[in-house]
Amino acid sequence: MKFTKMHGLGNDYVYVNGFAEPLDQVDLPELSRRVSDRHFGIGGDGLILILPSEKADFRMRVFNNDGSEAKNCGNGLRCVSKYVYDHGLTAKTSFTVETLGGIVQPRIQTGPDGKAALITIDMGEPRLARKFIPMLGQPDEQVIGHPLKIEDREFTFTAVSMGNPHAILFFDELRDDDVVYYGPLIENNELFPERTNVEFIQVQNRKEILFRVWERGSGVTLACGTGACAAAVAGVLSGKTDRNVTVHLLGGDLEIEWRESDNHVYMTGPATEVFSGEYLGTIPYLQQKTP
Ligand SMILES: N[C@@H](CCC[C@H](N)C(=O)O)C(=O)O
Repeated sequence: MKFTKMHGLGNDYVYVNGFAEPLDQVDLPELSRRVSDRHFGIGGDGLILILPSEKADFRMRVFNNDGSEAKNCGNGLRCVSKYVYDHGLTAKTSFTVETLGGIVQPRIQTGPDGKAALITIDMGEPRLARKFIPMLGQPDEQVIGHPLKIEDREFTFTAVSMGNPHAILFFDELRDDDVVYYGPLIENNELFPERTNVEFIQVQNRKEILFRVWERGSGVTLACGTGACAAAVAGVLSGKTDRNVTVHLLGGDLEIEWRESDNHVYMTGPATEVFSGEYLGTIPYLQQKTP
């Protein structure tokens, strides 16, 4: 199986071109676990498939490194956009991509070499009601500054869906130990029936925030695009930041705008192709049903 290793600000995935590789009978959750392994596989935060779509120009499927399938991935969308443009799957600099969380619209700015350099994704509208996160409780209620007690600590969080769930917590000062300890406890808290991504945010000023993440199904990653969008939305909802913010992630910066005129969130940042190769490990196939 041919693959391409790409990252968006260090959030790295193994990308497989489903236009060329037959994936119908493949056990994709198991394949993701195998290829993501940083010692026995290729290494990555998960597996992303670039596929044909009946509803859009392309379709993206995202698997975390624990094998769970996610409904969206912001860094993945920028990498998929770069892949389809640089590899000649499209000549358009603006197109549509279907995800399980909805259809989004990337726009590519090319560099001096003619390749995709900076990509802006129209991520659509954030979804704020509990039923969209999903989160237990009154289905139509928004969750802004909600108390959450975990063991000895009292937190408050804001819940935002960017197609996938995010719980955003604001701190005076970020501590990596908190991300590693409280991240998995909040990810698996009973409030979130489908688990959640967890963002740890420090506001620097109204236009800049520091960002750490514990990703559902992948743990600590260097960046999370949907998480950066969700954090920007949470910053506005809680009155802490403006609608345009620079998000400083461990792997670099993203520019996020939550536009008032259309209520859409726009994410701008780079995408990087690192190497291509052929996976020689065993491909896990689905069990054939016996008649
Ligand atoms: N890294 C991604 C998000 C990947 C999926 C997430 N872990 C989930 O399960 O929802 C991003 O850049 O948005």
